[in-house]
Amino acid sequence: MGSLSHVISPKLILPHLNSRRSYGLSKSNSRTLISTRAAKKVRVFAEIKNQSSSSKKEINFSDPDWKTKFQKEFEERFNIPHITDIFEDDVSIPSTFCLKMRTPITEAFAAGYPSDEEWHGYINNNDRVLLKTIYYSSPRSAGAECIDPNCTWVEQWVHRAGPREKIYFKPEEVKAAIVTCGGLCPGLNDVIRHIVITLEIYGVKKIVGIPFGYRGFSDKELTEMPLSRKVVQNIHLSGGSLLGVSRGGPSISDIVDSLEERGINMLFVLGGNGTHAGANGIHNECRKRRLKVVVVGVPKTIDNDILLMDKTFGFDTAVEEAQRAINSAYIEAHSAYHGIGVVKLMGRSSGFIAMHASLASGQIDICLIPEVPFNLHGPHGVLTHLKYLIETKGSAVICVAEGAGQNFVQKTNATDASGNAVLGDIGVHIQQEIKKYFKGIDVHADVKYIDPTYMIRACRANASDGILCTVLGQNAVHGAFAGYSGITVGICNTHYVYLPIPEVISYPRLVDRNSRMWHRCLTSTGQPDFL
Ligand SMILES: Nc1ncnc2c1ncn2[C@@H]1O[C@H](COP(=O)(O)OP(=O)(O)O)[C@@H](O)[C@H]1O
Ligand SMILES: O=P(O)(O)OC[C@H]1O[C@](O)(COP(=O)(O)O)[C@@H](O)[C@@H]1O
Ligand SMILES: [Mg+2]
Repeated sequence: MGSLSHVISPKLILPHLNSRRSYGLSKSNSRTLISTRAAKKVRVFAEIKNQSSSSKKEINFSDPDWKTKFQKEFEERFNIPHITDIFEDDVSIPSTFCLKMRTPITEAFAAGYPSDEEWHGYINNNDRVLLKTIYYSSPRSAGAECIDPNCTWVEQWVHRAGPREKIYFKPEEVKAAIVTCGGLCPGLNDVIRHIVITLEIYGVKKIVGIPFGYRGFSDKELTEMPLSRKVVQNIHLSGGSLLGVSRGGPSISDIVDSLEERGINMLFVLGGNGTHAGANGIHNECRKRRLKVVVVGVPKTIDNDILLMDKTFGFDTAVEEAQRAINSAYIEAHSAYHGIGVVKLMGRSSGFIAMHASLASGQIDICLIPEVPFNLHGPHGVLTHLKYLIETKGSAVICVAEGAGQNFVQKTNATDASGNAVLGDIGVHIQQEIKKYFKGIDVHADVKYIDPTYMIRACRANASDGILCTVLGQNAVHGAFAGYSGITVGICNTHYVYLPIPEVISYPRLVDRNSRMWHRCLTSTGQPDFL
């Protein structure tokens, strides 16, 4: 389980709202941190932008009510949109999903589930999960995330995920669609499978898959795929996505036109930050057009860079698989005379995979991630340390995240179809620099480079990811039936929650270079600071 403690956390910051590196998606959702300098003043202000308005609000910590006001603001920000916000008169019906049965309860309990039973297993709409669980007694405590200079305890509650007693869709009137966008990630099929199975348990008959991401909404040659338990029964046994994935695609308006044409009123969107920005746009457009459509996301990022969540599905599997590549690099390096292995792992903005895989394998001598700058050349550079390792150990293995050291590789300004910057290949660059360096000092070096990216992404999910996918998929369906839209499902402090999409995608979650987890990684590799 990923811990929140190694997520970047300057001393005084609105919890989790670190505006270090924006995805550049939605400026209105950026948050501003409180500077340490300002924190020393008696009167400290924090800027908070309300996601629904761009007006800034200030916290005046000398105001005795600041905490209550902060919590109120927080509650508003983390409020999850509901169809009754638009359709005020929409009435709910008793849920057709019942924890005591494995079939829809329409026939057995025509009038709904008997409410005189003490136990029913439903989630109350007012149930909440605590987002932050540590009380930091000082801003100097390791990993402290403080709101005010005294690091006052402020409870921050988010909505608990799960089945509700009342639902806002009659299953026979639902046409549900699932779409998977962005790059591949282990577990996509597991999530699809469980969305379909849960929809059927609610009694939904019309379930379709949109082929090849958002593109499937506009490309007339691509037809929607009917889905049922029978179709999805064994799809989790292989990696990839049954539906296919893509980057780029139609505009939000075209997607919503297509939803209208197809009569889709429940959309499940599996993807990363880009996909979620799209999902939020679709949700807003549906509201604007007054369509009774719910849009629910399930975060898919192998890089594990979505805010607020313990981890995202596929990450565990990726770390496990990455170790195979590391182990191969280690064996090659160890068996060669002056062998040096270089393994490049995924991580555009965040080095979680590289850090965790290095730590787990125990075979890495140098781990390089985007969050931590380094020099290649010079007395404190990576190459000088490599020379030392060759002299003392005879071999060495480097693990580098794809987004690390981008200052060393040529910038192209190129973007992929989704608008993501195309990164320079730091793995190849390091390999070439190592060869040049050792040739220059006339020392033999046998360099082997491994890039296992697509081998890792194509894997099927391991057991723990498989279970995570199951729970996320189920909860996505519960959220949709409960009438929530513009939300995503995540795991926070081991509990499943619904979060408003803008709160999780305003910038990528990063490794905190001051965290104990990064320190553990450094103590495992034994590497110095390369600066
Ligand atoms: N800001 C955005 N608004 C709307 N749609 C977006 C946005 N960014 C990306 N998308 C769409 O989301 C899909 C997936 O985005 P991409 O960045 O490739 O993957 P990921 O969702 O994994 O980040 C693409 O079809 C892309 O066009
Ligand atoms: O070659 P592709 O398909 O564009 O994917 C490469 C990218 O896919 C990823 O593995 C995951 O990216 P997404 O989260 O955007 O799907 C990145 O780490 C990597 O940069
Ligand atoms: Mg992305």
